[in-house]
Amino acid sequence: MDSHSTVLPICLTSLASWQVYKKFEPNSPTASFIILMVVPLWTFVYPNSLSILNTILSIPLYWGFLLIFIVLYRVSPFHPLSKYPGPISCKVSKVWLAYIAARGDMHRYVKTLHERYGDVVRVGPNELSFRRKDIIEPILSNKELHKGPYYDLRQIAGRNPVDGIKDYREHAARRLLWSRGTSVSMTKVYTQSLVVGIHELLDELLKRQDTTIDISEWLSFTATDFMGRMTFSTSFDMVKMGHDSVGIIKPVEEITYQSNIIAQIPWIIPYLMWLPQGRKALNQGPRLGGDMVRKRRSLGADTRDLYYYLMDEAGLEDAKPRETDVLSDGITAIVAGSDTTATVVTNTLYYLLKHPDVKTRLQRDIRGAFANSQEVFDYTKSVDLPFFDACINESLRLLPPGLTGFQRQVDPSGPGKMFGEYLVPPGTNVYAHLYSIQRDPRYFSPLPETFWPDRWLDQDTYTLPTGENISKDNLVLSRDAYYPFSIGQQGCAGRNIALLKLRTLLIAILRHFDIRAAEGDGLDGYEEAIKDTYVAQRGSLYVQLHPVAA
Ligand code: HEM
Repeated sequence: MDSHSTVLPICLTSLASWQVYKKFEPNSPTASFIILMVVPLWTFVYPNSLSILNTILSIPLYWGFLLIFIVLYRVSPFHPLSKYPGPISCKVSKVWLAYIAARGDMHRYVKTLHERYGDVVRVGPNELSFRRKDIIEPILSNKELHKGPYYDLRQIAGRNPVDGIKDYREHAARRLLWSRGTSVSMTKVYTQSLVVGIHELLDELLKRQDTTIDISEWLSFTATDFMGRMTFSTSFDMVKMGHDSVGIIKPVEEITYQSNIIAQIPWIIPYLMWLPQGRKALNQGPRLGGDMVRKRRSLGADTRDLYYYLMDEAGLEDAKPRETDVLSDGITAIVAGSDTTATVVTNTLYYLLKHPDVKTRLQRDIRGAFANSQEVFDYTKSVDLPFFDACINESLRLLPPGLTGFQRQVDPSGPGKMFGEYLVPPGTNVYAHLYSIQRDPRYFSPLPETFWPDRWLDQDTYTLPTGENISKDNLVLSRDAYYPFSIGQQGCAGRNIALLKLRTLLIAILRHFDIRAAEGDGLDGYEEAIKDTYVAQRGSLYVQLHPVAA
């Protein structure tokens, strides 16, 4: 091969292709095939006509040059995000974050990056993470910022769940249906099915008193049963049967884990769809959802559940919602509403077991408030329990289910956007890093990393867990840096329901049982074992429950 006559045209071809790639960032398999395979073949007709062998060899050379141009540009001072600090591995490719996602510790990794590089870090070639409370709202509550490419995975194969909709108007129309189905008045309706589920749980726990059980697992069963009842008026009977009777909990965990990796590099999605495993994973949700919708339809149009509102059975809208959209949203409700709540309740129990003084105080409060009541739960009463709410807030502060936060994208065709003093170029993906912000000593102090619920109480002096007293002036509590349900129009659609569920479950367990960690429970490793898979995935929490007189 004449090296001069071959290498130069290949290098120039790569340079031209890289320019096209940089400007248009084509993702489709056809465009990628043309750029990666067809373009280098032009050297066939190059005047010095290469031999077939040389042409074949020239293809990897072309790819090599292309890769070098891409990498050099991303780390060069010419890149629009060059002034933002970050590790070189993040600047070069999102494949690195996909690897971090596979490890399951994205929340801790990004927090460490913020500690090293400051309030803004370049976490991907085209992505910034912020650790500033004044930047939460501009990112999450801003109509100009749509959901970023992280959410592309939710809208494949005709699926269109509310949490994948990027267009603000379309999203607002869908959220209206959700708002009707999750309003405070509907919360009261759902309380009835929740109480049924709580009775079932208490019965089963009573049967297993003083034996070691994985409370984390029982909470998953209860939360999932409830979401089935609330969404489709169908119970999966997981609590009664003592196992995952429909086989959804593990598969959903696996899909969420895999999706969180894939969502870092969404260009890979079309290729995965060629694989039988990819298509199988994609069909699992609709299959289960389809079964539930069929069952639900047989109950008629008058049953008041979430489906009733998502389907607009009352006929309040001009056009009937598409059934595929309702199916997508129904699956979202089960997925978004089950494990999130079970995780918060399990985490809170974990913190109480780690802090027995807090547990004793909380149990005293709860048992006192319900001393004369035979009811499992009286929703209105819980508002009079400020220390209880403080414990929930503190648990959600330290371990919110959505640990990393929620990607948004600066309009690619706009002029860019100011976040605080930072000018962020068009097309950049941005995060307000929840796990870092909610543990930042500037916003929660003293003891930002410690479970200390008292910080949420309004009083003149505070006693720290160390026994030291501090005055109100020495306490920092930034409620505007606390956003476990996210904020704005795309924040949690099920917040009312979530609070109802987790309050009810905690009250029921703490009122009726003394809870203690089982021997060799692994309490110490619990927090470290939590995986960030967009939502937190927790492990087991082994406990023993001893019933107390009502
Ligand atoms: C403690 C429990 C929960 C927490 C901490 C929580 C938190 C969140 C957060 C942070 C988001 C925004 C995610 C994003 O922007 O990517 C969200 C969205 C959502 N949540 Fe929850 N959630 C909880 C329980 C629930 C429940 C019980 C339901 C169902 C009734 C639910 C339904 C939804 C839906 C449908 C969305 C998507 C909203 C949209 O995109 O418009 N969540 N949740």
